[in-house]
Amino acid sequence: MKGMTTLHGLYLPLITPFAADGTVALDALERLAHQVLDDGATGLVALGTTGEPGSLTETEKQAVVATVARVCRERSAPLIVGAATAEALAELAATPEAVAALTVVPPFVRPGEDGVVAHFTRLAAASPVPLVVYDIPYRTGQYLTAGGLRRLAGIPNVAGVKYAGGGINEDTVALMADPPAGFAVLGGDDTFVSPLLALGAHGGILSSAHLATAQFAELIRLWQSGDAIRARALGHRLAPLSKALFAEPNPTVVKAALHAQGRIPTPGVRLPLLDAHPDSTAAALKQLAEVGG
Ligand SMILES: O=C(O)C1=N[C@H](C(=O)O)C[C@H](O)C1
Repeated sequence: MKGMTTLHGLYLPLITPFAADGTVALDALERLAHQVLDDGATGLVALGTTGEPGSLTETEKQAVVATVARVCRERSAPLIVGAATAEALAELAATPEAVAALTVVPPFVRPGEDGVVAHFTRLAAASPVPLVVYDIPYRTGQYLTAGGLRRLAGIPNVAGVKYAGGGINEDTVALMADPPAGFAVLGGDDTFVSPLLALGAHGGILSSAHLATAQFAELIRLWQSGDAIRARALGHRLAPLSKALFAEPNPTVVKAALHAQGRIPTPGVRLPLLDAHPDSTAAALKQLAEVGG
């Protein structure tokens, strides 16, 4: 079991680019990984929601993790890997670059907070890497209160939360008023990341930051250095970009924008996602131009 480090900064949950023949474009993935690190990302996430893991074969997932791990090794950058089962977590023992796993709250069953705590207790006890709880109730159907998140923070080998609660509410404020020691709160709702950072979050896992990477990295740096005036202004400029990039299911518009920039070979996503409408892509590129990305 690896030691716990407090995660912080900007983590890029990488898309999985596809070539014209529909295969995974590993060369483009590698280039993209280097670019976002060049532009100020702290670390990378392989197989987040943004990477469309549910539409990849086991062999493709292994190739994606190996590619992103190689970049992390070359760049001495931390890697987080999406892994939701005991089997997927056990496989991370073979990936020394992985500092943590992004482990989603069990979706669909709605087990209640006691069930979620028991689930994470069992997974964390056997995992070779610390877990980041992926809290995203609008996808899982399971809401977590501040009290529930505190119980999860108290489990050995749980390192933090990717907080995507769908906004800022009284539970967010209660959690951030007294954040559990050694428990990283990473924003995962792109449009709300600036207010979450203002409340004291340690960073973000942000698909939007494929575009305007340097500006998102700067946003985190400004909030953490206490420069609220500049941070607030930058946050207000970046939120419309995130909104435009999430106008259709993530990562369809992100991929279309990256393709328009010539950074990936196709804008393609796999079913059940559908490629972004050209109007959504145009709107996102317009917002990107406004933030100078
Ligand atoms: O892949 C991720 O991790 C992210 N997923 C969220 C989602 O698709 O809902 C968005 C976030 O930017 C990163």
